[in-house]
Amino acid sequence: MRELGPLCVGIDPHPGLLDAWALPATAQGLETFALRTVEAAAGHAAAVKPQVALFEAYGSAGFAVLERTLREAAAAGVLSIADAKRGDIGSTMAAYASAWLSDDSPLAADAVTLSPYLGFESLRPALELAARTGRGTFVLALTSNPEGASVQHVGGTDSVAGEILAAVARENGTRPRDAAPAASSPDGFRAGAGRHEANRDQIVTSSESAGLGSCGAVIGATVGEALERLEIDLRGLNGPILAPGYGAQGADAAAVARVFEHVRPTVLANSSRDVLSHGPDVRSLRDAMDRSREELAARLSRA
Ligand SMILES: O=C(O)c1cc(=O)[nH]c(=O)n1[C@@H]1O[C@H](COP(=O)(O)O)[C@@H](O)[C@H]1O
Repeated sequence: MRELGPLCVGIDPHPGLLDAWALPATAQGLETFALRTVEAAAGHAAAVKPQVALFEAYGSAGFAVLERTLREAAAAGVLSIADAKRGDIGSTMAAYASAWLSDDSPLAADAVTLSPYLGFESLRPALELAARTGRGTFVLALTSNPEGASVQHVGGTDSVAGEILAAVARENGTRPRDAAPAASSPDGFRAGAGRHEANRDQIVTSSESAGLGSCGAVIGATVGEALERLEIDLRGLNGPILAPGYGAQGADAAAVARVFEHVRPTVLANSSRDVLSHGPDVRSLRDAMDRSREELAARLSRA
């Protein structure tokens, strides 16, 4: 993000987009689409985010294309975020973690999106493996879809989403001002943690000067005033924020800057359909990425 700015390009090979690119809705069409997007993104976006379901829809052939896409992104020096939105009970979560975050997996990505709605601690195997292999996680907190509110906003100023974000902050070494000193291991953190261990008004960051932690949060750029209404203060998060909703879902760069007013430099905005609609020409794709990236950078570079 420091080198290439705040844009993540989603690789979302919707059948309609394949058609617009004059590609068949086959594994071959999928491969051309994904690799061309990686080629365009290299040096023009901080990360690409392949949407796993749109590959999975082609079965094993789709997964083979996804494996190749992740390999090519790594070879081109583009960070990859596998948008798999995984979350499961602990024992099987370990297998998901291994698929997306272990060094020897053919599907290894630099980071993976996770759903904490089976309980944040159910994600522990993935958080631990990411830490061991130097990768990252992005935990869904306030999603960009309107239906998310019916679960995530529950509790009001003591909301479910606020609890998830407090847990993410703890992963990144942020602790409440009046809690016992944080142990260095995540387990130690948990042991001292009451349900409301991270009073969101009072979190302090123990490693601000050391850069962002590896546990990110997903917060849609379309959440509007929700952060304010739920009294969620993102300043103690100390991790990157993946913000989908920019572009096709209606949020422009000004809206992204408004929603993330106090943490703008930590935001990585995702655009999928909006950028991809400029394909199949690589140069047009790149121009669209550059425009989005510059527009976002102008609004997000300062807190
Ligand atoms: O985790 C995600 O990436 C995600 C979370 C969320 O809250 N909202 C959201 O739109 N996304 C993903 O971000 C992408 C948005 O695509 P566009 O609306 O085409 O830019 C899709 O791949 C979604 O699955």
